[in-house]
This record gives sequence, C-alpha cells and structure tokens, in this order.
Amino acid sequence: MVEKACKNENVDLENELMKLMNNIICRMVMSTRCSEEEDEAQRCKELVEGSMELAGKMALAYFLGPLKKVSCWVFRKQLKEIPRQIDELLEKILKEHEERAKRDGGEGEGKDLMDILLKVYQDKDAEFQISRNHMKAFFVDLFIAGTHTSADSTHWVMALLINHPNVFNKLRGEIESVVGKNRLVEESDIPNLHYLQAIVKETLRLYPLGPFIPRVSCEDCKIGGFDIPKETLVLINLYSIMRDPELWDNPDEFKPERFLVSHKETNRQNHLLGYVPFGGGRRMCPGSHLALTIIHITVASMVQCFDWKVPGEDGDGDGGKVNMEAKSGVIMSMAHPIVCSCGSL
Ligand code: HEM
Repeated sequence: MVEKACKNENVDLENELMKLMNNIICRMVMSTRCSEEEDEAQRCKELVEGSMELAGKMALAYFLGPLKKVSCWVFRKQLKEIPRQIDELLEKILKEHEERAKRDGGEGEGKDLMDILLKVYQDKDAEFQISRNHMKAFFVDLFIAGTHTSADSTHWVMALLINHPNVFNKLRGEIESVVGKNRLVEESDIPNLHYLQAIVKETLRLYPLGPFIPRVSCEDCKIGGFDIPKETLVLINLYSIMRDPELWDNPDEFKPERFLVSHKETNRQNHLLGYVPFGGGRRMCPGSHLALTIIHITVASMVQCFDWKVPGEDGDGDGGKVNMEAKSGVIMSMAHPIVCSCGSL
C-alpha cells in the first residue's frame, strides 16, 4: 500500500484487505505469510475462496428446501475436490511442523497454533484426545470464518469513512491526540480510542457480515404469534433487528456518536437494543474479540497514515462517493469494491 501511495497508484482495497487478513490468520496458525514467494498461504487463500463460493451456493439451495438434494448432485465434483485439496495442503504443512519440532527437540521458538495443537495431539495423557482431522477441521474453520468477515467489515468501515469526511477527520484527530505524531498507532492504544470503537460498532450494526443466522427449533414453539413445529429451520434476521426503528433512533443513519456513552451504559444498551452483529447465545461468534482487535488496529493505521479518495464523477480523484450497495448472497459484502488513491501523509 505504501508503495502504491508513493507512486500515486490506485489501490484495490478489497484485495489488499483480504491479503492482510489472510496473512494474519496464516501467521497465527502456521507462521507463514501470504505473499507471492510463499505459495502455501496463497494456496490457502484460494481454497478458502473456493469453499466460500461453494458454501454460498449450497446454503442458498439448502434454504430453498427441495433443491438441497439436487445441489449435492450438481456440485458433487467440487464437493469432493475442494476438501481433498485442503486436506492435502494441511497434511503437508502439519508434516513440516512435526519434522521441525523433531529437529528442535520440541524447544523451538515462535510456536504457532499448529505447534500447540500438535503437542496436544501427541500427548497420549491429554484430557481430551484430538485427532488429525480435528486439527484440520479447526484450521479450516478459522480460515473460512475469520478472513472474509474481518476483511469485508474493514472494507465497510473505510467506505463509510470516505463518505463521511467529518467522521474521518474527527477520528484522525482522536488518533493524533492519543498517539501523537511521532509513532504509529499500536494495539495497546485501542482502549483509549473511543471514537474509533464507536465507528466500528456502528458499521457492524449497519452492515452485519452475516445478516441471517440459522437455528433449528428443538421442540414445537410459538414465535411472534406463529406456530413453529419441531425441527424447523428458522432464520434470524440480524440486519432487521439492528435497523429496527423501535430499537434505534434514525436506524439507517451512520451515527457513531450513538455508541459514545459510558461502558456500563453501552453494555446495557447493547443488551436492550438488540446489538447482534456476532449473533448470540451458545453459538455466538467465538472470534469476535480477535475480529475487533484486527479491525480496530487496521482502520486506525489506515486513517493515521493515508488520505483516502475515490474518483469523482469526472474521474479526477476528488470528492467521489463510495457506492454502498451490498452484494446479494449469504455474506453481506460490498457490491462495488473500493478502488481509490491513498496518498500517504
Ligand atoms: C467482523 C468479523 C466477524 C463477524 C461479523 C462474525 C459474525 C459471526 C456470526 C453472526 C456468527 C453466527 C453466530 C450465531 O449463530 O449466533 C459467527 C460464527 C462463527 N464465527 Fe464469526 N464473525 C467474525 C469474525 C470471526 C473470526 C475472526 C473468527 C475466527 C478466527 C470467527 C469464527 C467464527 C466461528 C468458528 C463461528 C461458528 C460458531 C459456532 O457455530 O459455534 N468469526 N460469526
């Protein structure tokens, strides 16, 4: 990004954010990065994208009921091929980790998640015995659930900031007053960046990445006056809950200030007002803290270091607005990814 800013070239934000989030998860899981030379992480990214696309198509067919069985037949080749390729890649990386651990006698530095799980896997006295398949499934979960979600949410935050220069400037002012002008913003600064946190919260309220969450009724029940028989698939519409005018003042308006209240009050409000971008209950997103940490530090760095502009109608790089339309599908991504200039300060 710095290179592109220096050359005054346009940045494809969706692509850059996806690379960044993939790098972060790859580093956590297996100490590798997603760059041109290191194809393992790049391969992970491609396989995750393939799985997401397939999962989206299958989910759509599933929700349409009778098409469920037909879709398994239509996508049978991909349903076999993608998991086989993921398994092959993960097996290779697991073997490399095992060999490295043997060489280091288990004392190597910089342990990643794979090293930690391998230790539990090899420990015959562990309280819970995990298998190789457990480990692989866990890594796939982390990649599928953790990369697109964080990248797309950051994308929405930047879109709203570009379209609301007053909010952008106020955020930059906050970063300057907390961090100063002589160093880069760090993770430890985040608790003091209240306006930043409010902006991210407000973005996730308006653009929840998973707008619907599925549940299956375990017994006959009534919801909102409707009879729901046992074992019915129910979709909970998080998007509508978070734009419900009964719960939120001017629900369609981007107003981060609504979250600038004391911590205690925010918790009370979130509870009462149905703030549910990460779902709720037992199956609530277990990655919410990680996601927020990543989104906060990414947005703060992008606002601290760069000026963001999308081309205007005359294509002159000034005063343009980002189109906020969402793509149709089970994930709420931007329909028109941002391509913009990012002059560095
Ligand atoms: C802004 C980013 C994210 C958003 C908006 C988000 C949202 C969600 C939502 C709405 C659910 C369904 C919850 C429910 O059914 O009640 C979910 C589930 C899940 N998320 Fe996230 N997520 C994000 C980031 C992450 C990250 C970074 C990870 C892990 C690295 C992660 C891992 C998971 C997993 C494993 C589940 C399934 C939980 C289960 O079924 O028990 N998510 N997420």
